[in-house]
Amino acid sequence: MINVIIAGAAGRMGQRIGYMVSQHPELHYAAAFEATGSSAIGRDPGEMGGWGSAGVTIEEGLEAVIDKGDVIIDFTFHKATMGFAKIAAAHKTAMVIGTTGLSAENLEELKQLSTDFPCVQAPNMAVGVNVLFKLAAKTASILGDDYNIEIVELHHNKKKDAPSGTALKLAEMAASGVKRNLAEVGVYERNGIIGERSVEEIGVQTVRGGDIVGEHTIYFCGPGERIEITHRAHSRDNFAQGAAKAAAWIADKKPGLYTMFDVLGLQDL
Ligand SMILES: NC(=O)c1ccc[n+]([C@@H]2O[C@H](COP(=O)([O-])OP(=O)(O)OC[C@H]3O[C@@H](n4cnc5c(N)ncnc54)[C@H](O)[C@@H]3O)[C@@H](O)[C@H]2O)c1
Ligand SMILES: O=C(O)C1=N[C@H](C(=O)O)CCC1
Repeated sequence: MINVIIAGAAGRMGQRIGYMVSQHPELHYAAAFEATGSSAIGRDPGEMGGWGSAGVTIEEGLEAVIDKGDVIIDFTFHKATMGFAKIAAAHKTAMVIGTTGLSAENLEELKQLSTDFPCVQAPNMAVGVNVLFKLAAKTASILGDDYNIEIVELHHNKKKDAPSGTALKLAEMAASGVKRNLAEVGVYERNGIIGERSVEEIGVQTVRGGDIVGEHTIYFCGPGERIEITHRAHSRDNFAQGAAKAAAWIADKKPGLYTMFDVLGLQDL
């Protein structure tokens, strides 16, 4: 069995990942931890999540549990994630990172650290979203400059980062399809007398409200018609299943930085 450590085990994602790990035939829920001072420390994450006993109690910090597992699954907060990656690299423990809000500098540092440990990093671990990423690149490359690309994402009112990591990746995939650099053409805000839209820009807009789990639409708006492709998450379980799948996949891989395209075999599509 592959021993899994769950970071942020009391969080919205941490709780559902715990359940999916407990149900996975190759995975064992070996340890859980939370941030210093969390009221969840000492509690059983399964009982907290309402699915029975996980057989572990939530401990304080990664250092307390690092020797108990083969893979760390991290869905926490970007600042914490980078600290965990350094510890995982030093211990050569595999990692699955679903946390979003990582900066370009964070991703570059992760790439360098991953020469010492195997790591899957992806802003969205649902199968459907990873297919959407591929569709975005392909559709953009077919339609070209006649069709304006816009993305709208909707999430719950507790989400801390904007735009979502998924929306940014979707924009990056669409930009690659039309051979543009997202850093040059991404537009994240419009207000006032902004003038006509340029052909090149790729708009990314954010909606936050209520308990929306996650919704992403990419628009290709052309002359006389438009295509809209939408992914709607009905619950957090598809993300959590993807994280469990990634943990089982990464356990025996060589050091390096991988994505869900590698896990799901979508790399060459
Ligand atoms: N990749 C995906 O498929 C995917 C899907 C959903 C959410 N996410 C991302 O996962 C992250 C978490 O989302 P959430 O809704 O579960 O948030 P959340 O706030 O409910 O949970 C985060 C948990 O991490 C814990 N945490 C924070 N700092 C910590 C530290 N230093 N040590 C240990 N634990 C710490 C918090 O206490 C909390 O319990 C976000 O970045 C979100 O965007 C990714
Ligand atoms: O609930 C969240 O937070 C989510 N975050 C990810 C993102 O930023 O793309 C994935 C969807 C849910």
